[in-house]
Amino acid sequence: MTQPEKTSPARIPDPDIFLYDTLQRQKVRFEPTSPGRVGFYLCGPTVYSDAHLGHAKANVAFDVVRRTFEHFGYSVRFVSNITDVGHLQNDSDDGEDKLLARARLEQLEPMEVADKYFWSFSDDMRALNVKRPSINPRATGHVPEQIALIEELIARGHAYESAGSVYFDVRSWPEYGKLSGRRLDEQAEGTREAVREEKRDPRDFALWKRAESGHIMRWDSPWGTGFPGWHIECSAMSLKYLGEGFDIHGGGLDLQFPHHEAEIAQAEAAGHPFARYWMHNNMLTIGGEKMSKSKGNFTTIADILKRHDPAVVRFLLISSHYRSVTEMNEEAFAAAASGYARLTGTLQAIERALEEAPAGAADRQDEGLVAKIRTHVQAFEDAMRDDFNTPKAVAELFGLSSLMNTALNSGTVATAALEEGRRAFTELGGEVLGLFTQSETPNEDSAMLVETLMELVLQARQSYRLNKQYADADRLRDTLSSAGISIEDTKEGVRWKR
Ligand SMILES: Nc1ncnc2c1ncn2[C@@H]1O[C@H](COP(=O)(O)OP(=O)(O)OP(=O)(O)O)[C@@H](O)[C@H]1O
Ligand SMILES: [Zn+2]
Repeated sequence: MTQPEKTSPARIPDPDIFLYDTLQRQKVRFEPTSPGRVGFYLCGPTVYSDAHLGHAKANVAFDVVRRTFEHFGYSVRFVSNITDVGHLQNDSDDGEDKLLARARLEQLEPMEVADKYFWSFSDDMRALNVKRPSINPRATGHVPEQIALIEELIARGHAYESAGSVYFDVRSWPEYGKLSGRRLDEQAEGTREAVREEKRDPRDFALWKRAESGHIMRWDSPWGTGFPGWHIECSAMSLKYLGEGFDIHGGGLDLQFPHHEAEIAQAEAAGHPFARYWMHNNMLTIGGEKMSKSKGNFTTIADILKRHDPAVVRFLLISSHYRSVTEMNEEAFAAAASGYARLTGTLQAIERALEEAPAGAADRQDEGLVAKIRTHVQAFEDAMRDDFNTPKAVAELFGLSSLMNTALNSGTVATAALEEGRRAFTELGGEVLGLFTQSETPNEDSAMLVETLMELVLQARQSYRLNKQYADADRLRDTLSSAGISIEDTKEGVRWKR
């Protein structure tokens, strides 16, 4: 077992980060296992269909957590798994493997299904500006580690074999239930009778399942041919890559029971201290109900991105707190689009003012404005160190936006103040919240496309003018101007700028 990498942190990590720990049921001060480093594990997707907006909420939420730690000087090892085996329909110990069912439907190899949806998930995350995990381990790539952990559990008397499957013995581990607070009588899963007969207690959960004939994904094990249960992969892979007693485990509230409860029991009953803090994101809902693949009430990220700027989607997701429900509807998108446009509008105005700064602006000082900007920066950072309070942090960005707009509207602003304002936007809104990048830095392809289109538009304007269609030429110019593009007739020809 290894510890997070030994590179030096960029700056002395900020000691005062508070997070809500589900295990302690309160906000607590974060104390890293190893100074300056954070080991973070996030339960990732089961790759059997396209990711939906609920997945986007979870992944963006923890991406912001990661970015916040990095902003405060921590070096983060972020591990997020890919479930490509063992997740059975209904999340219980029977039913078909979700991936196998999909493979049959699409007439693909199970690994083709896993790869197809893994890559589409990666594309979605990239579009939403979610940083890549440091490690993205797959369950099928870690079967020996899972078998080894199951053997440890059997050796310690916390698991037993039954008809070629292995179950965790819940009665042998009184701490089972400590995370979710579920009482024993609430823990029984709705398992089919045939599976119940194999178990000593209906609450016992599968660590290893025997493969029936025709089950394609199968591995040899000390208990015969089979495949791992869904929960064991996360215990095995988080311990492997983050070490015992690693810092933070994250995931959706819906995973608290049984998945996370099982993860803790599997690790700790085998003698390995597990995550020290637990963070859970609340659900993205639609009409008040959790958006979910199995319920079929989902909108895929890819579909949403056909209609909305990815930065607006991200902005919408972080405008509510990660522990609050986010209700998704068209009004919410419209509000996010206009809020986001307000922020980018200010950032663009700052950029323009810096480009067009009149002589003398660089020598001017405006300590009053710089101090006010710093007050917003401080308040933003305080909000983020207080359990990653993104709505409050976003409110500080709006405050900053009003402050800068007022300054810009009332005359020339000192270059130093503009730079301070720009830095606040790009470091806080950009690096911490992950905004601005898509719309502010168009990629090479889109820059070339704009060039080509502008050339065409200017040629059209030129031919209007040659044909004395001045009203049409002016209309073109006005339309461009309302899109933020100005054109200028110079001796060398027509010039345009944004
Ligand atoms: N609506 C949602 N809001 C927030 N997080 C979600 C939502 N749906 C899924 N997640 C989170 O995404 C991660 C992966 O979830 P999973 O692949 O089980 O998706 P799902 O849609 O719930 O699938 P299924 O319906 O098949 O259980 C989990 O951490 C889960 O909590
Ligand atoms: Zn997990």
